[in-house]
Amino acid sequence: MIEKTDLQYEKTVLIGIVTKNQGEDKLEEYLDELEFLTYTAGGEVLKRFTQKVDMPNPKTFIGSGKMNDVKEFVDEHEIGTAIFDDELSPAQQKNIEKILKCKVLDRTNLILDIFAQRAQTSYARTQVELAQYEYLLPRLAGMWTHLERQRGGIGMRGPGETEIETDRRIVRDKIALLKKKIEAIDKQMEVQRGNRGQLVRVALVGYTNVGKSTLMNVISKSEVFAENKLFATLDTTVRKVVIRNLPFLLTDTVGFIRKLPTQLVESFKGTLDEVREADLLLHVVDISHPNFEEHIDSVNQILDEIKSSNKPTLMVFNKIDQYKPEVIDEDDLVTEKTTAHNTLTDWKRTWMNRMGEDVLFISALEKENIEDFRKKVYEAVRKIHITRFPYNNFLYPEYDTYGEEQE
Ligand SMILES: Nc1nc2c(ncn2[C@@H]2O[C@H](COP(=O)(O)OP(=O)(O)OP(=O)(O)O)[C@@H](O)[C@H]2O)c(=O)[nH]1
Repeated sequence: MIEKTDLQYEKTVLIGIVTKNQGEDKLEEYLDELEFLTYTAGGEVLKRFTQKVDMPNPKTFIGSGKMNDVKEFVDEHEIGTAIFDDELSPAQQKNIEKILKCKVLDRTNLILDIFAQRAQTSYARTQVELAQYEYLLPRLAGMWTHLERQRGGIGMRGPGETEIETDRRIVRDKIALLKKKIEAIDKQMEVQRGNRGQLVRVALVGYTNVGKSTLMNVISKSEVFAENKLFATLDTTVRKVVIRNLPFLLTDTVGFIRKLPTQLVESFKGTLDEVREADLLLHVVDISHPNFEEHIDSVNQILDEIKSSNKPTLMVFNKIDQYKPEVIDEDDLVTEKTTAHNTLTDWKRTWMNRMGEDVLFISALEKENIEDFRKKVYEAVRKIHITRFPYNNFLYPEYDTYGEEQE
């Protein structure tokens, strides 16, 4: 296992850029998320640095003036880690490290680190390890390899290159080995999935921290780990759930995030198979988050990547207990530019226009509208069941609709 970046109690600064055509308030929101990621990894953010640029500096990502400001702060406050909100090239990372003389991480690095901390099972650990090595491979030449350190960092040519090549080969071999290990586990899991019989499969999907595990607990009355940190769930949990007399399988999956490192999507393919093979998706959204629409887009993008975007889907807007209507600017009121989505009813109308009845507004924590939720899930599962077994729907004869249960 690659050594984890230990951010515990480490003082950290965040650095983000915004290009001319992006809004600066968006950047603050992105950095809020990066700060939450840093907190999840165990770091404490002392300051954020932002810069508006035409394009990132190819050598140091941010301009030299801003870099000086960062350097000054890093020295003065003995900062251990500088975290960039975007992926840095191996050369940029090395150059910045030389200037700041502290650990320099990018967003991918940080997410990989959190995944490494959170992986519970040997399968999850293997998947993260693979992603870490794939991230490491193109960066080897830019890193302080053991030989380079021995030679005090002088010279990268001649024998140094050979050494790096050896390191590369070791990493490549390791990657091949991990891939084999994962393939073997994937095969086992495929068999297990096949053995689960013909029950309808439902998967909870959504951005990280939206409340998927909490909802899983509410609906299946099981105890799935839920925590106000990102990526509490890395391993897939599958539970058999029975609503009324209708059994189905419910899966809680790893949370998605904006710019999820491609290495992770790649190595978590097996885990994401649960989503790919699901008959119904419950796309959970945290409606109290200011960026929730963007989160929906990120999730849809990943669903697209894993060819799962055309499945029957219920949109479940969670955390309605925390939803705060947007404050309307009085000037906007005068010019009638008021936002069309100020209340939950507005949002409901918009989403029902887009998706018909497949939209729900709930609070998993406060158990608001949970009965509605169960009813919608019941009806959606029943519909799939009937389509799948057209001659066998006598299995659940007593329910034409959810409301007609007979005791
Ligand atoms: N206010 C409020 N908080 C909620 C609600 N549902 C979940 N939470 C909280 O949101 C946090 C994240 O919940 P989880 O269930 O772990 O979220 P998740 O989507 O499984 O998270 P990942 O594992 O990161 O993907 C926890 O602190 C929950 O208590 C809700 O309806 N209202």
